[in-house]
Amino acid sequence: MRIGAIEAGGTKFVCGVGDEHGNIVDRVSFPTERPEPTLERVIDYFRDKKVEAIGIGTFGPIDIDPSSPTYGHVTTTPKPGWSGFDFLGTMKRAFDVPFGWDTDVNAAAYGEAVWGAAKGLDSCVYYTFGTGVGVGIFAEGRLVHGLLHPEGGHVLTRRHPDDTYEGFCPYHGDCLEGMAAGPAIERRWGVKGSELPPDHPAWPMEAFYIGQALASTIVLLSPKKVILGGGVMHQKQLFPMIREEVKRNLNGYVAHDAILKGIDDYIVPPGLGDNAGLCGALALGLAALRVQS
Ligand SMILES: Nc1ncnc2c1ncn2[C@@H]1O[C@H](COP(=O)(O)OP(=O)(O)OP(=O)(O)O)[C@@H](O)[C@H]1O
Ligand SMILES: [Zn+2]
Repeated sequence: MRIGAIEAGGTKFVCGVGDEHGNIVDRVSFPTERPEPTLERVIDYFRDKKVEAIGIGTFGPIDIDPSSPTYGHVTTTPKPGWSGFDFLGTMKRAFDVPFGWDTDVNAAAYGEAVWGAAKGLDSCVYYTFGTGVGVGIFAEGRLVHGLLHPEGGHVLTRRHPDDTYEGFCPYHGDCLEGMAAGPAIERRWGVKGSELPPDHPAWPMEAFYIGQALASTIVLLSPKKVILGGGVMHQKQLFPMIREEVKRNLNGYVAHDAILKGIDDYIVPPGLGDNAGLCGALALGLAALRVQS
């Protein structure tokens, strides 16, 4: 079986072909430009690939309501040319196959539930801490949508008592994204996160923000696994700090062994590693094919 997968990011696009077991057999990647030239490269890539379906996990916000006249469009992004662009429609006009369509983080959550760290579970939450903060939610065996789609990067946070940084979110200032995405670290400390040593005070402060967001997510959604990905999470020393912050915030209230005894196996990096996004898109494509047939 050959399924197409598109991981559409704000900085780069990754396209690939995979099978029903989650194996990626071919992939390309190129920078995200304006929508028309970018999609031209995507369409060129898939032209001779003979895929039976295509899954798209994309940056957003996007319209995922099938009854909406703008279903399949990118909605309000500041990225030049993309606001209002009919992403899914452009792809459908080029390929007569079933399409899966969801946010990049919902796709990653789904991929992790099918093949990764949450394999076999009927719920998980996937966070990415990168240029922004995104949250994908898989609950009771399906991806969560709603009015639009979850935007858990913008939950409000309690400030760290020693933090004077104002936050960079243009809408909320010091929401989670404003305080904990990669650019917040860089602006707060004056250097990129990748250049800060593992014992720098940036990391306990980062864990403070991530830990409180996760504690809120755990009481709200009760996910069976919490998966943390994105560039910032390449700092592996964050994981134990975040787990401690979660325990401190919950303070014994969620009395489940997953948290009390097994938190190292509960808050984890993506099982699919840096393939989480592309495998997620692959899983969406596969699901679209199954719905149709
Ligand atoms: N090793 C690292 N340590 C700390 N921060 C890092 C590291 N690698 C990347 N980052 C930060 O992560 C951000 C980039 O995130 P990522 O690599 O996930 O790419 P992205 O796809 O552009 O992000 P997004 O998913 O939000 O669109 C930058 O702000 C960068 O400084
Ligand atoms: Zn915000």
